[in-house]
Amino acid sequence: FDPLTVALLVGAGSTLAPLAWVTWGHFNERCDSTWIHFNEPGLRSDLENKLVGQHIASPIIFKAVAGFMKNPHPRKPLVLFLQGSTGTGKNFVAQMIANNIYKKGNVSQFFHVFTYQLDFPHQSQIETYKSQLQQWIKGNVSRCAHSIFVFDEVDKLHPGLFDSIYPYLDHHNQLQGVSYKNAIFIFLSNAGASDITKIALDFWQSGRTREDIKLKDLEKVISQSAFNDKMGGLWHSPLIDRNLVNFYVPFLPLEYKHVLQCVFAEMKARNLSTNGDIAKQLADDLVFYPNPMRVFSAQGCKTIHARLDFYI
Ligand SMILES: Nc1ncnc2c1ncn2[C@@H]1O[C@H](COP(=O)(O)OP(=O)(O)OP(=O)(O)O)[C@@H](O)[C@H]1O
Repeated sequence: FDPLTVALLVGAGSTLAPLAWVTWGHFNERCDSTWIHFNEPGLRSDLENKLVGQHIASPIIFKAVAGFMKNPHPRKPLVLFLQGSTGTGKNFVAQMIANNIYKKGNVSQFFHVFTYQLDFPHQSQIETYKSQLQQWIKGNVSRCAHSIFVFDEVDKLHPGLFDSIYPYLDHHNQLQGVSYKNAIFIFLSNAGASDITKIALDFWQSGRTREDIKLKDLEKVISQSAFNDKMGGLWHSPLIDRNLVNFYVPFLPLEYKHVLQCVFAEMKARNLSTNGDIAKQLADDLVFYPNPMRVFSAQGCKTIHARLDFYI
């Protein structure tokens, strides 16, 4: 190279070096405190300000996750079982947890979400799925102890799918050289939704406020419904039988006022001015049940993101 070319290359190199370093760091997320750091106030604030209508779930999730993350020597992985009807915030909360643990939030390579449609679609392949799941979890926890695994719609999964991973959820110091104690497992389920709704409706019909519903009013139905759901992935499951779940978290069905709050939140997220008429119109067009009272939104807040486009 002639001296001018060398000078240009050196100059370009020193200008681009910091950028290259940032980019390298971005794509090479590591399992260390630069990338994994629990943001306790952040989780509290997200649960209090972004999650609507879940006065029971919100404090349980906060205490469970904060207690676990602040404990330097947990005795077992944290296992959360979130139950409730569609669109009430179960996935939303799982993402909030990831957003307040990983610098890269819910796109972190240490945050794993499994859905039955994508990951376990064929009942006939159950034995293959079982061993793949076991290997996947073992491999990922070996790479990063602070991994999070979310299983969506476990009520639709094959009973027996989780047989291969139960030991990971228990109190073991190590299994084949791997410790699972710092991992978080989150199971999401619609099983039990009708029981939760029934209790919420009883409160509504007897004139008590929603906030009067306490965890103890729901505790019995939520653990039993998954266990007794013959079609579901946790039917007579050791997960429940052997008390591997740390916290059962009920999600209440959402009412009209919560749907409005979700619409406003969506408007804000899109930098739109919050328009009450549009929010009301959108909410009015949703399906509410049971007839004729129309108390709870059949889709919760799930379809609002997509529907808002038609109203603005
Ligand atoms: N309680 C809530 N508070 C605020 N927003 C909510 C709430 N529930 C749902 N949403 C909104 O609706 C979207 C879809 O909800 P989410 O995926 O969490 O529902 P889900 O309970 O996991 O449903 P499903 O059982 O069908 O998987 C969320 O991303 C969020 O924008």
